[in-house]
Amino acid sequence: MSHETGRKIPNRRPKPRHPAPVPPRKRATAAVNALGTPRGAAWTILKRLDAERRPLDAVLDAFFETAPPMDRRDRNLIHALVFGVQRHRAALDHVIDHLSRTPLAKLDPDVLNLLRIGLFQILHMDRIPDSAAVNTAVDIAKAFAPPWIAGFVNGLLRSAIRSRGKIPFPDMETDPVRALAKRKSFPPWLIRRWLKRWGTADAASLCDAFNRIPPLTLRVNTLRTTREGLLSALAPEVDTARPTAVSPDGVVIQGLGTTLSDLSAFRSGLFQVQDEAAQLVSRFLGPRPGETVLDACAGLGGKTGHLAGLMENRGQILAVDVDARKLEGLAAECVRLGITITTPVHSDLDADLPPDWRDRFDRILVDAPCSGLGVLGRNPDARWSAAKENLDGYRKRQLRFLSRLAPLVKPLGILGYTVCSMEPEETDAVAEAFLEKHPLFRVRMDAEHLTAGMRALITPEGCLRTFPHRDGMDGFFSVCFVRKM
Ligand SMILES: C[S@@+](CC[C@H](N)C(=O)[O-])C[C@H]1O[C@@H](n2cnc3c(N)ncnc32)[C@H](O)[C@@H]1O
Repeated sequence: MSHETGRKIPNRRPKPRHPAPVPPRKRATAAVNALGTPRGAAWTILKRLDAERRPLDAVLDAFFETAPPMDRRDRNLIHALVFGVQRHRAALDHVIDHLSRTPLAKLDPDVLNLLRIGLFQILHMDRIPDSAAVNTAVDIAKAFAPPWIAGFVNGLLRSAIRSRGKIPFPDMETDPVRALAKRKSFPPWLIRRWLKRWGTADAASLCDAFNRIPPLTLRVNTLRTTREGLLSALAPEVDTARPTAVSPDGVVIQGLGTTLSDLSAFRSGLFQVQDEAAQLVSRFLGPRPGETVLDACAGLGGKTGHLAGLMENRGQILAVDVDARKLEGLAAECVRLGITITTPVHSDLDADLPPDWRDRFDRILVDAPCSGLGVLGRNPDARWSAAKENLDGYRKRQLRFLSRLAPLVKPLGILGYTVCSMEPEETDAVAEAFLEKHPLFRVRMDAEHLTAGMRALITPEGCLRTFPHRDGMDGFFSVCFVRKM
């Protein structure tokens, strides 16, 4: 039994084929210290992720809040390990299952996570020597489990090194769902629906796009500088900074030598972090200076900041969210960015909204809560927590929010709907149902306010759709409804 979980641990011990060459006393100390290393931290975080069922980002934030100070390289390694394991989990499990005499389902979860971390380094991290991946996993095993478990971990990881690239995966021709689910590490239900919608080649390339580490993308704060100004300000502090391909406001950076919030460009409020697809949403809505705008699901204010920039900080933005802590973050962002036209409003869109909001807004943005299935590259853990059964619940709430907000739009005003999802339940189905229920609205088709690059992403039906594998950005859907009179 595992000390931690009481779950069964493998009942057979593969013999370690290559005894560790480190003297016993040194290794005993290493075992005690192992949990305080970046790999030990990664193992603790994965354990918490399983137990707490919260998004990985939230688990990481909570971990680092209470962890002792650590240098950037250690933090980066922890991030690489936990995100990498989530991104490649099914493929790692397939290899572990193949090599272990104990079936995967019967492995203790703590041992399984440790094997995943070790195997991920062996298969995906070129710069880490195999021996370091194995020895550190063995040390962690010694710190929480009986010695024979350390032997099991050692034996399995060493056979993974020997059989690298030789373990068979399900065949693409005969069983494409299982093959893609295991090779690319996605749940079969997602693969099944993507195969049906897009075919094998497109579904496979979507999986590959989601499995690439997404770039760090910033959006210039045009209230403080231009994109060129931001590029110059970043030049001394990052290896490369280049403009985004489609968004006129974006900058992609690589080789950040410090944490983002330590950049002087950050402290001076020259940018917000935002993926390119999310940047297109506010441009698509197209607010103008002097207008009255409702950002109905404002969150931490990623889109609020952009709307204020497009409005040249003139007019009024009410930023609503049900989460008071997010609104505190939004208010702090507005101060950092020099935005003065935003009022945070703590409110529940499912409760009564102020009567004087009726017919009041030139534009409303509904950046609705959704499955997040278009941002699996950034949140690789979400593929494992998402469930097909939840899509209908999202659809109903999205439609409900739109219906409640529709009466607040001025005649000829615009109601913008967006989700970071490409799934039909949350995109076309919501738009169609809204139009059917609200004949006073039609889809806005004009695109004069958009750049040529953005227009290329607008469908003949007037929707903005982005796809990670085709457009190199998150998967978003957006549509703007115009109130007729
Ligand atoms: C997709 S996120 C918004 C992201 C944000 N617009 C941005 O760009 O950073 C959806 C937001 O809807 C909020 N939300 C969920 N249910 C709500 C409700 N009943 N009323 C108001 N806001 C709600 C969530 O707290 C969350 O911040």
